[in-house]
Amino acid sequence: MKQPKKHILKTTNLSIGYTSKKQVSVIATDLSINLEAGNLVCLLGKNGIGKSTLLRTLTKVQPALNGTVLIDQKNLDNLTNIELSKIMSLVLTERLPDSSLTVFELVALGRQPFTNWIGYLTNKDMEIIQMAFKKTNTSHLMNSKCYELSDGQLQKILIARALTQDTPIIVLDEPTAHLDLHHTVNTFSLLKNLAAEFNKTIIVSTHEANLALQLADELWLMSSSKFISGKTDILIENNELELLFDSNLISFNKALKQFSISNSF
Ligand SMILES: Nc1ncnc2c1ncn2[C@@H]1O[C@H](COP(=O)(O)OP(=O)(O)OP(=O)(O)O)[C@@H](O)[C@H]1O
Repeated sequence: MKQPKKHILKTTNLSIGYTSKKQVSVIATDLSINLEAGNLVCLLGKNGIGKSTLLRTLTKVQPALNGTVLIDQKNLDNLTNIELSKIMSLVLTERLPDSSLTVFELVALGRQPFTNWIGYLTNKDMEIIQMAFKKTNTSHLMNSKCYELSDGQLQKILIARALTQDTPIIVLDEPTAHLDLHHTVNTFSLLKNLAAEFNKTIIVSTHEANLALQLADELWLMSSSKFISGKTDILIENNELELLFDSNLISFNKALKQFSISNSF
């Protein structure tokens, strides 16, 4: 009998935003997520809508304003950083602080949650590191200094580092922001493959809506009026994609499952 899939991420009454001494800025409320393991999820929404804020909240980089996040049935608030680093890896787009680390050293740092206090790499660690370089097609960069990398190369190296962390969940904030079309498609197909073949749960924020529609098992759609999460085909069927953009400018073609410039433009 087929086993029911496990829910790896669940939120209840989640509100996200920022608190300062003067005020609370609420970015989104009532975010309801119920995600099964082994899915590629794309988080879509306009600039400034709150995608990074949501990803930072789900990865405990910033606190939720309200509500709960369960990761693998454990409350995120109760997980220590070391416990969390064995469950989730995070790929951000910001440039790294200046350092003379080599690419190999940066990628090897992904093993940190598993190595002993002097960071000794076992044969198994080395195998995982080599595999991460191979999967991301970046072995030729291994001996370069990190500061020598282009933005696109750095992006791939940060994905390689997340792969060496070997976590069941990988969260990526706009991982293809600096990549050309070839490398964008290549990155998405790598992420799809990691979800399908290795049962990893991959959560990606992106502006590549048409690619997301073709590849994502699940979409999270953020707009100023609501947040919807669900299977890509069901959201398409229920005409939910239209909420993403102003229809005078960009319309959704249900038959093609793609966005295109509106005729009225
Ligand atoms: N540290 C902060 N303090 C207060 N408000 C912030 C902070 N960081 C971001 N914001 C605000 O939160 C809102 C959501 O920003 P966020 O970066 O999450 O959007 P986004 O959907 O990821 O945007 P983009 O697609 O442009 O990257 C924006 O209005 C932004 O100005």
